Amino acid sequence: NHLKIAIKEILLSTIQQLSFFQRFSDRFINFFSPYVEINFSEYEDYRINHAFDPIETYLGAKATDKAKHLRASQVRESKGLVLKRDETKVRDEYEGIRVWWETETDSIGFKTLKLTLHRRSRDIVTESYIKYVIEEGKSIEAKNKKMKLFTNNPSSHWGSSKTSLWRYIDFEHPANFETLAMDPKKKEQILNDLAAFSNGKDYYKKIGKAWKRGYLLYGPPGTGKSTMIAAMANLLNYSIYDIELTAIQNNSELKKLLTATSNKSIIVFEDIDCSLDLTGKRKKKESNLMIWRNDGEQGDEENKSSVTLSGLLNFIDGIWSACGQERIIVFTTNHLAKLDPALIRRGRMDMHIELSYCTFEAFKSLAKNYLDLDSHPLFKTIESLMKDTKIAPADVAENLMKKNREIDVDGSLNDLIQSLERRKSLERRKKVQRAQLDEHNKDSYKIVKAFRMLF
Ligand SMILES: Nc1ncnc2c1ncn2[C@@H]1O[C@H](COP(=O)(O)OP(=O)(O)OP(=O)(O)O)[C@@H](O)[C@H]1O
Ligand SMILES: [Mg+2]
Repeated sequence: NHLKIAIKEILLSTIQQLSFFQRFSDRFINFFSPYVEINFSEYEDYRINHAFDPIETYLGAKATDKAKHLRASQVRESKGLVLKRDETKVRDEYEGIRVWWETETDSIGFKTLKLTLHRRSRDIVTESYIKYVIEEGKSIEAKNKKMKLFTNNPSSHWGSSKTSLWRYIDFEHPANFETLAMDPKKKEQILNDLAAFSNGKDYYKKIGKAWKRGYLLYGPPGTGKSTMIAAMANLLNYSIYDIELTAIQNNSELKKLLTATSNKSIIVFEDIDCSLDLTGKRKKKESNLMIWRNDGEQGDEENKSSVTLSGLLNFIDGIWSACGQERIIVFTTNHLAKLDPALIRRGRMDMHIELSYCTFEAFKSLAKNYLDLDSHPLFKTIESLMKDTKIAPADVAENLMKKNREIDVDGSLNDLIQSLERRKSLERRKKVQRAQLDEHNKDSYKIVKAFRMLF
């Protein structure tokens, strides 16, 4: 037994000495080693390390052309395959320096990204390379991100988490600016504006303004307002937050909803003229410009189930600037004249975009999209009919839609011509009726005047 205990003690002390030597040799090597190591763990002190995901994305996308093991995924049905490197080691170069990345996974599955660099490149790595990697990773994430279409839940369903405020579906709308029929000059102007906005990070920072932009889309029904919002989202790869004002009880709920939206998004208030009926309420209560609920209910004084215009404006000008960046806000309306000037004054909405009835130019682009047609003898008739008839692009599109998936050019164009002629005769009849009514009113006025003079 004594011998056993003695052997155990000798073994223990040998192990201790060995580990001491190991530690000493590690330090010795580290001291003389020209390499430095920086670790990025997935979790740091039980909290998510926000640098981890973008770096992993960056490394994943890095050198896919050279890597031998690849992983493929398709994040959106409409998009192509995304290829990623599926190897644990990557070598990277940046401004003439060379670094090495290695992924390590611990026993419970948490990952750490180990960056090894030469001691002399330490400054450049810590000051600019890491920042560059994170930014690049974020922009790759944004490009591949699945777009979402959010709608607000009724406030009675809200829980304590931010996610309970909104429900969403994947956004897979095919709309794009190429197929959107409108004046080409106006379209180009909008595209330039959107491009300047999305690349304007430094500019907005320089001028000290929040990175946001407001668009007011107005025009009759079926002229492409909603389609344009979808096209904007597809162009910029932004998610859409479609705000249903009728489901919100008051300003603080609106504030809560809006602060829970994410960056790179379009916040949409559709048919703002229906949600906003300022005139009636304002007469009653000058100081508080109310937005009426869609159902026309004002609610009793205690239970104010309404959002005020000032609440909305505060958000656009004030709170908005403080919370979040890179957001587009869009209002749509069928009746520009009905909106309060405070809402649409310049500076609040950066761009007013009118979407109007179909012009012949717009028709030509629809004909190209729907029928693959550049010209046709019937175009002349259509052009002259369109000059004095109002028709929404949605109605033109309906006539040009392929019937039974067979392209019947003549049939479709004749359908459109008939529809235009019907509208033309209807408009003419209405004009005659209006003229008759005016004449009748004039006569009645004359009679009343004569009576007044008599008595
Ligand atoms: N300018 C356009 N170019 C191409 N297609 C259009 C255009 N305008 C309308 N359409 C077609 O008509 C349909 C309806 O258009 P959309 O919903 O965008 O109209 P809207 O202006 O939002 O109408 P509303 O005022 O009723 O909301 C769309 O699905 C689209 O296919
Ligand atoms: Mg619409």
